[in-house]
Amino acid sequence: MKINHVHLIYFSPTGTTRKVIDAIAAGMAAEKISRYDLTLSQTPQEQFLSEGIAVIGIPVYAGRVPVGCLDRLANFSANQIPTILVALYGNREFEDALVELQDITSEKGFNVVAAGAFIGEHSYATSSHPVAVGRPDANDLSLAESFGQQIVDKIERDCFDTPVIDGNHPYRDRVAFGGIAPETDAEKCTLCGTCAEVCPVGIVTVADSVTTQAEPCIMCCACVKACKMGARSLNHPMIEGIREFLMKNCSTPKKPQIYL
Ligand SMILES: Cc1cc2nc3c(=O)[nH]c(=O)nc-3n(C[C@H](O)[C@H](O)[C@H](O)COP(=O)(O)O)c2cc1C
Repeated sequence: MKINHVHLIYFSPTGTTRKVIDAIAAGMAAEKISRYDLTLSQTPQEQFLSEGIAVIGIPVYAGRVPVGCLDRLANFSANQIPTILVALYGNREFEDALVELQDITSEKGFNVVAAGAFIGEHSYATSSHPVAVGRPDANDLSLAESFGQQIVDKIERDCFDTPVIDGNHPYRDRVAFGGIAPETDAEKCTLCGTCAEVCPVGIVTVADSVTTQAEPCIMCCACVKACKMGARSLNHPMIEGIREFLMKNCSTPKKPQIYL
């Protein structure tokens, strides 16, 4: 089978998943690319993919697929097209995220032929707690690109078997989020509205000041990373505790894991 058309489907609040997906796509050198960025759209239209191959990517949240993108992914189904799964994690662990993504997508008619767990700057990284800052780096991206080439080789050999992917059933319990959200430093804020534009769940409003509804916040930190003035920050004691844990236990750079 020749690869002419690649569908890129991803949820990527801080952009690291997108970077890796793009590098894999570059390695595939397909003639046509269709892009479905699920990060902002609340309800993408139903899509049935009947030809080409799909690359589906998500960040890892507490060892699982983020709840915030489940509805968006559920709108996609396929006719057993070859599919590559990608999980981006912040140098702690990816745990059950890839097997969960495999279950979700297989049920919808995607035939998983390859998967990869890559490392991206942790959403909670700060200058004082630089967890996986700079990842995916040049090495990660070159590995992602060659992964793309290897996938092409596999599919062109008409080999469509599903590799064994690390992860457990039942999945680890979900961690309940809610009630914690980034704050705005009014002294630094210029009310430019970027935080509202990049929020995947649309909970930031900018008028005379910035308001954030804390309850539906998914703590993705898209607004924190996008704010050029450094006015947004997530400083809740629980998050500070996670930063300390990550610095102490997850500072040694991990390597991407490929399943082919
Ligand atoms: C709520 C939340 C939970 C996270 N849980 C994990 C985790 O379990 N393991 C890990 O290594 N990184 C974890 N991370 C970090 C993200 O997986 C990582 O920063 C990823 O690169 C973000 O992808 P994106 O840039 O596409 O948004 C978490 C981030 C958030 C916001």
